[in-house]
Amino acid sequence: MSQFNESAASQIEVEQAHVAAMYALLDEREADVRAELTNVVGSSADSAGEVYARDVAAQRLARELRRLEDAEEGLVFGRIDGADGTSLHVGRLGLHLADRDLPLLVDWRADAARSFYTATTIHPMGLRRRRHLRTEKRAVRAVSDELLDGSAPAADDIVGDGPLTEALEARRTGRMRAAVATLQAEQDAIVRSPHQGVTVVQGGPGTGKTVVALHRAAFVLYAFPRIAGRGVLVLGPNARFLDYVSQVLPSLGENDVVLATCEELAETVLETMEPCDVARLKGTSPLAEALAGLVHARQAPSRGAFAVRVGQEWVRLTSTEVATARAAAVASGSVHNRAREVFKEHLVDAVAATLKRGTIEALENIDAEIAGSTGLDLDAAAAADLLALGFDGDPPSAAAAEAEAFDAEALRDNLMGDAHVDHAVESLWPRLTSEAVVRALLTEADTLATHLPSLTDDERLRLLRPADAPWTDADGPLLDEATDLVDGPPERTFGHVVVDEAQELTAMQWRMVMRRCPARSMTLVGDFAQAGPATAVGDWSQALGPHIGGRFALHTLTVSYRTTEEILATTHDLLARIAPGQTPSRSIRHGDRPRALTASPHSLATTVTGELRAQAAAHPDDLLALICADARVADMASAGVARWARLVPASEARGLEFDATVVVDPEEIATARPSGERDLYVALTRATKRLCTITVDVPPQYAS
Ligand SMILES: Nc1ncnc2c1ncn2[C@@H]1O[C@H](COP(=O)(O)OP(=O)(O)OP(=O)(O)O)[C@@H](O)[C@H]1O
Repeated sequence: MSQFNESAASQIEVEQAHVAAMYALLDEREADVRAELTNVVGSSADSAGEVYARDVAAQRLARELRRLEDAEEGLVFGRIDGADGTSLHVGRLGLHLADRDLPLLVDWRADAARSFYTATTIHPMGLRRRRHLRTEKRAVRAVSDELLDGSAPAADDIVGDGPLTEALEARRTGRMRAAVATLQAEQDAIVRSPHQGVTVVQGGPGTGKTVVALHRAAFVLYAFPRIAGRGVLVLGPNARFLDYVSQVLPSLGENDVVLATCEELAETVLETMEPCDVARLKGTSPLAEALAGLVHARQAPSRGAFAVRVGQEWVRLTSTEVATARAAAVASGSVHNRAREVFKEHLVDAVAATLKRGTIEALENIDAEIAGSTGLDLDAAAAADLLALGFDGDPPSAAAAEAEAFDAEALRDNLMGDAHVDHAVESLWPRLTSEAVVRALLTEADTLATHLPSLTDDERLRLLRPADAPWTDADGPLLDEATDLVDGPPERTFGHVVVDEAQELTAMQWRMVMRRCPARSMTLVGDFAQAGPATAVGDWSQALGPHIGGRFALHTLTVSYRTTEEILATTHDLLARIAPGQTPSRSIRHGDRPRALTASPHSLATTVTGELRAQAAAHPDDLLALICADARVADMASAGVARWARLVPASEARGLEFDATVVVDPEEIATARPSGERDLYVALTRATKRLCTITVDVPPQYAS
């Protein structure tokens, strides 16, 4: 055994002893929590309050148990040794021994762990050595040291291949892994930022935006308990992407994060996908104004009077009385359906007042009629009777007494519950559902013209749909907007929202997201060079300005950890076209030069399968993907590519990563939809090792 290997083996042994002690403590904690949970669940609870308290305690313990269990894999991954001889182990969570001041293991998010991520040889931050530990199950397999203070390596310093290189060389599995052991300084600065408002992270493909976003979510949960208490939402572009990132937060011990797509936030089932041009239109902010205008137009706009049958009688209110009720409802500032109640209450008050006036008048008329026909003054007669009985003073008039007996409260309650009254109110201020509002806007050409005057005739025509058409993905934000207008904001909101591939969000989707994050604490990551067809803006100020003005902190990541320098180089011209002025990222990876094959339409299937078969044979453990235009997916599937590769439509490739990719017919991807060249840029930058493009060479006589 060489000197180096001997030292490494002895350091592995040293670390194994530490790590074993930490797992023993983890086991102990788990056993304690499990026992406590069993106790709590088995305890008796007599009152509803006690049952509630017991359930809350049980949930808290179950969560804690899950957090401890999830830390099992890679519990300890680092160690920092100070120049003063102190040392600290860094891991997925903190572990403390009752009788020791220093923790046995410090949580990676704690301040004490910061130097593990940020110390450099130029700024060693008091550290002499940073050590990475690679573990498998509970066994330490390797250690690797960096010396930061310029001191010479001693026998127990194992200075070898960097752990980042090792992490990046690891085979892809189709699921993203946490990068907690190797977060780089520029990433760590964003993850750990004390800024609690909106943080925006941009950067080219593979610069670690998703890594930063997810670790940031974990940091927020750890460091900002007030925000964490209100929940964290992570939004991704599609289910495939969410599946890809689904393991990262649980592996960081965070299980209470909600992962969703924008479509899932809408509470209606969205059955189909909208064509790109219509989706883009439906995503623009004039649609929000149109929906607000349409709802407003349903709020007693006419100056008409109001008539309702109460019992045998018709009661009529003047247009002034209706206008007063309307003004009170609008002034309440409530959303449509709640303001309708205010409107109705005011109308009912007016109806009750009219009825009361009518009753008094009727009684006075009766008194007058009796006096006219009999010469009897009923009031005077009543007064004489009362005097004879020993009462003095003026008796109330019969009509006034009747009016006093008039139970205004009961009448008002009756009228509020009266079907005729509600029906009459409905004609002036109808109860609305979000579906009815959106349908009303999109199914009538006249309504579209009234409420979307800024659109061209052709654009309005494209929005028009039959009343029974199924809801599309682009209708989701419209329905959400309408719900906000008629019933108010969503009940479920979050303390912090992370949006990945945030360049994809339309103005209407941003409104939907903002509604769910009243405190405006967010981490938004994306790259406008990778924007899809619905995106109508080109930078963050345009996207966020309408919602938060300029109040966001912008960071740019510059190093690609995925795409090799050789692959990135082939995309430079394309990048200059789709994002003029954007500096290409530099990569820390190097690999083979991308291969470019050509096939005729007839030989394409054979060329593709031949290439995939060859790659699978040469690199049997690698994760291989074939990316093609969406319209070609069915063809590729029937050519049997799934035997060797994941088949990914170009429209769904954003955010994903593979060891190797075969991109079929780049020209077709570039022209398939309005964002085609950006889709192609995404497709070409998914591989960590090898890229092969297969161009379909149409013979000149068939070329258009
Ligand atoms: N500090 C790190 N340590 C280990 N791996 C890292 C680190 N940073 C990034 N990576 C890896 O680099 C790859 C790309 O990262 P990520 O997907 O976060 O990039 P991205 O900027 O979101 O890419 P895209 O724009 O294509 O969506 C992933 O495999 C990720 O695990």
